[in-house]
Amino acid sequence: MSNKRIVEKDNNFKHLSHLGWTSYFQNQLENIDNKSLIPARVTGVRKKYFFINDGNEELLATPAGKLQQETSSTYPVVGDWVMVRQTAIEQILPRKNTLTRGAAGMRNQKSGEYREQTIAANLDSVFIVTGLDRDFNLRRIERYLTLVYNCGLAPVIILTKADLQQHPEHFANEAETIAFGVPVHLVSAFNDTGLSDLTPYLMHGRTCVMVGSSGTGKSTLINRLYGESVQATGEVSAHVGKGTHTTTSRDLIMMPQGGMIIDNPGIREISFWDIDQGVGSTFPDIEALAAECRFSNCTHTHEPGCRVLKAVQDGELTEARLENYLKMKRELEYISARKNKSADRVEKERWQGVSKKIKTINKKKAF
Ligand SMILES: Nc1nc2c(ncn2[C@@H]2O[C@H](COP(=O)(O)OP(=O)(O)OP(=O)(O)O)[C@@H](O)[C@H]2O)c(=O)[nH]1
Ligand SMILES: [Zn+2]
Repeated sequence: MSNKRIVEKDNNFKHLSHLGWTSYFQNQLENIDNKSLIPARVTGVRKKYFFINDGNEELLATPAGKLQQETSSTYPVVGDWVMVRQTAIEQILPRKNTLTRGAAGMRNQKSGEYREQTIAANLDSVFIVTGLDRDFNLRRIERYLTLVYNCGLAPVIILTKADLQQHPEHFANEAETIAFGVPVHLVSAFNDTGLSDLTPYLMHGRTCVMVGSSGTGKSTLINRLYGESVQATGEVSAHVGKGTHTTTSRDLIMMPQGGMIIDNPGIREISFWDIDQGVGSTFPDIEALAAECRFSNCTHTHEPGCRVLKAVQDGELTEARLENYLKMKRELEYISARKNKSADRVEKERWQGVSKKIKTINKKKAF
């Protein structure tokens, strides 16, 4: 047995465990033909290059030509595990999960399809960050929950800027009414309320990503959890006279707690892409009521014997929550139909291609 083989056999990359390397990724290595490539985690994405961490150091890397930039499924995102040769990224290891949303306004010119935007990959939790200033809105939190559940991920509701409210618990209680088991944490980066409650999500090898509107205090919270400034914040840049800073890039930050956190630019429009059990998981109360409706295909908008509408009448369920539920259900049905349509088109084009080939073959045969 050559030396090289012994090295490969013993190479289980344990030194990457603090970066989130698990047996899931280790097992993927069997399918990598080129045994000289080594795994590294993408810690930062810029226009033309990436930051990667190979367990020893952070390096600048460039993508190999074969990685296609057109879709997020073929191009690295922050949190990805990639196979590299020195500083060239050759391959993306299959992702355990991704946080993906519909890329609003990003129509694919050629086919008119809507596209997806993958925010980050290989995540353990998603912090839905809401500031207890003007940002607090239960309906928006429900939308984020649906997005996160649709991606098969674990949401955590974080209410920041608790210091701005005399009775911040009031907001936490309100959030609890729509949380259905999702943890709700009340924090302040200014007086350190609740910061230690977030430690469990940031332990050795764990990765979480922050989502929320711009200015909710995501970067400030990361800095407080980190213990010093690692992310530029609205306030910091105001001091240096450059106006309000908003986060524009996605970086995976190694935290002193042992895990990692991904900052994310503020999201203006929460559009969906993945369609899974998002609505059902976000609204278990409505789904349970719906099961008691007289008609199994009840739309819960006007039908006699609708248990959901009765709950609204009786004050068990707010109209605003029901409206949000119905709206998201409609949206997801629309997206699903649109996806099926474009899948049909792809299939049709494939068959057109095949029949063209057959015609050419037949022509050739005719000679
Ligand atoms: N009162 C109070 N203000 C806060 C707190 N956290 C952040 N802020 C302020 O909120 C503003 C926005 O904070 P950022 O951390 O830059 O917000 P962000 O969510 O990272 O914003 P984007 O990068 O645009 O997505 C700044 O002026 C912060 O000083 C807090 O706990 N309490
Ligand atoms: Zn009904």
